[in-house]
Amino acid sequence: MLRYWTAGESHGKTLIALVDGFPAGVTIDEEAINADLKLRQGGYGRGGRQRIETDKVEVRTGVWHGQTLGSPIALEVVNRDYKLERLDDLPRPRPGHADLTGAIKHLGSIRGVLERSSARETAVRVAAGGLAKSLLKEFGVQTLGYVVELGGEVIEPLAGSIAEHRVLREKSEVYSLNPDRDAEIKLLIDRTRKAGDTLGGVVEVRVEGLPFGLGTHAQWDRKLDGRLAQAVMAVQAIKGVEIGLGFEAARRPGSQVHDPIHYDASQKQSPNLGYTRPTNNAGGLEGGMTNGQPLVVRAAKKPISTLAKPLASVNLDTKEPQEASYERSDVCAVSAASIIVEAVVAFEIAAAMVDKFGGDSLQEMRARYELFLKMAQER
Ligand SMILES: Cc1cc2nc3c(=O)[nH]c(=O)nc-3n(C[C@H](O)[C@H](O)[C@H](O)COP(=O)(O)O)c2cc1C
Ligand SMILES: C=C(O[C@@H]1CC(C(=O)O)=C[C@@H](OP(=O)(O)O)[C@H]1O)C(=O)O
Repeated sequence: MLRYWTAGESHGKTLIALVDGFPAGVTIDEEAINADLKLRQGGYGRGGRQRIETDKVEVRTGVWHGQTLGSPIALEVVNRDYKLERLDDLPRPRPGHADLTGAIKHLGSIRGVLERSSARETAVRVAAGGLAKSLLKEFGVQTLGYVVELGGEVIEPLAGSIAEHRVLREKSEVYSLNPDRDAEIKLLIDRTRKAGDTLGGVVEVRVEGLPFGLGTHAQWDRKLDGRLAQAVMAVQAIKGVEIGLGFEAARRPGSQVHDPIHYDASQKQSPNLGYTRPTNNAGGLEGGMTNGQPLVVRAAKKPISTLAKPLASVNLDTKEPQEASYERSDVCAVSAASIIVEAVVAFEIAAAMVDKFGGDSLQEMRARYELFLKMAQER
């Protein structure tokens, strides 16, 4: 079973992801992980913190001569803005953040809650996702996260392959697949910043090259749609998850939702085994299992809760009405969220690959993967 946990505070010494159950014999692409970490720090609308940090992954355990050993892997990202010991409590909880509820739940301080609820923690979730991508690459599986809506503005992707889309995302400062819309979106973010307000949006993740049968129909907690939804919803500020058509499927008749099944023998060797679908409204999942089509997951991110023009709150000591606390903050982190959601999706896909093809070594996984493809082609 492939899984991970994280540890670390936003302004503490360091952040750790402990990845357990990762197969032996995988070459880790540290450069690719660092490229994702850099992207996660970027995107138009980020606050002052990102000018302090330069996130780099340190692979602390579980690797020998650049290859995984099959033992637990500790990934570290050190905080430059370490100052926790010098920080005071925050007096007034911010509506939308974990402050009020966490302080009451733990009978403690707001500081003690915000330090861990902060999305700073997602740096090591992206590192763990990057590790997962090193495994997925061995099976030709590619992932890409991008922004499809920001502050209510829909940004339709330009047409293209996943490789072309990667190039478009690199060109866009908001990480959309339509860089021509950047100027207008950046203006919207600038205006929002000036007004002391914040913005949310919608991100999409596409995964290509998936074999049939990851996940299962047989038990609720191993259905891949369920696992993906949990992983994505557990990213800070994500409030909705859709697969394929998502909520739109509820509004259409079945004939305009379900993807007809065709067969094209010339595609027998590809991941779809020759079973082509003229549409992909299911977003690559049927019955909790991958169906040989690209996976499409969308997530809705709410606006940042710390407002420069704060909302009404209460001083927890005096119980007097006061504005919420403000130190510094992002204005919009939807672009960063596209990288984070891509990472958590990649990790769940890698976990499902390990479940299906065995997790002791890449060598064994590959042999079982090839055998499965051969048997499925002959079915
Ligand atoms: C990449 C990213 C950056 C974020 N930056 C901030 C921020 O600067 N200020 C803030 O108040 N919330 C920020 N958030 C959102 C909070 O972490 C989140 O709203 C909070 O932990 C409460 O959790 P919930 O929104 O999931 O209920 C960010 C979220 C993400 C994904
Ligand atoms: C540090 C990161 O995001 C932080 C997430 C965050 C929050 O409340 O979630 C609050 C801000 O932190 P600070 O108060 O130090 O400015 C963001 O910068 C990061 O993504 O690396």
